[in-house]
Amino acid sequence: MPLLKLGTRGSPLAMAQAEEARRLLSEAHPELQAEDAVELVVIKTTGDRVLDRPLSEIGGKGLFVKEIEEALGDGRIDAAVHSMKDVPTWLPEAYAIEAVLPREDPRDAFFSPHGSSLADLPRGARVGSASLRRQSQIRHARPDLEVVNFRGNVQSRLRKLAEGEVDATLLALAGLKRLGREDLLQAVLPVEEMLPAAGQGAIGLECRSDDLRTIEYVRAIDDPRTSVRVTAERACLDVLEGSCRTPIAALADYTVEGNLNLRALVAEPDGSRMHRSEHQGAAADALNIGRAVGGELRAAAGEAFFEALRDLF
Ligand SMILES: NCc1[nH]cc(CCC(=O)O)c1CC(=O)O
Repeated sequence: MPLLKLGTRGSPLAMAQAEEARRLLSEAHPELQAEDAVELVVIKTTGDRVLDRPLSEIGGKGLFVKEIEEALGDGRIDAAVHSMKDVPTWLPEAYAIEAVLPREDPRDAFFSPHGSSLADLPRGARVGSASLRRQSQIRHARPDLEVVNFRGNVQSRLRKLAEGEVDATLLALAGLKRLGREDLLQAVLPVEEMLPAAGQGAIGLECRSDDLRTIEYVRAIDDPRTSVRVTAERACLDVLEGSCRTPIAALADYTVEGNLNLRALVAEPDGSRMHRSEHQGAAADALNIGRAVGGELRAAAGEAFFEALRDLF
């Protein structure tokens, strides 16, 4: 009998993240060290099932989390392991993220036979990405590039690139590292060029709010430094009513003085206009820093921008 059942998607990346959660849990709790103490339960989500359409078309936020939350609700699992960037900012009251694991590098990696950044691409080159956040930043930096919707796992996206279907593509560096495929890494984009999604590179554990036994297990592996950064990023996203499927980017970092610095942007999907904001403050004010940056971006972009976003879903 397992002491703890962790729910996860079945993709290679999701499995690697769940294994990481299991490893940290067994390090933190002697009774979870036995081989069968923590069971991984694979759950298929809408995002895994529908592979032939852009994510933004299938609709709704939380494409990758709904079915997992249902399993949490009916007790098939005790905790769900998520990529924090796929977790909607609004969770049902019965559930909460109780731990965020130490963050992997949040930046995006760049792959192309033409060079190591967008600037190296020839005029009119084709860039494959399914993410509105990446698409809009690419279009803003290089209006001449053709951005094509491009889905699939790491291997299949790199294969399409090798076959010449596109001239370049972008992937989360964290995914590549967690899959143990850093050997494939070509170049990392500086955040000034490609700001990551809120929560990118962070893994979160979602529990039932009334399940104190699981919450106690899980809180022991929370990484407060990552938690604070992700709190600020998600507070910003929340004000902007955003998800990882909206053209919104947010990244919080610690300054050398130990302050929290949050950078974020919202972009028109066609890349025509982009608004940026940056605030700094004490780590204890993460939530307020996120709200301040989100509020500023909301005012700068204007309500029409958000109405257009709502129509996307
Ligand atoms: N949207 C899918 C998704 N969700 C999390 C990651 C990568 C891992 C992470 O950001 O933590 C990816 C793939 C990608 O964006 O390339």
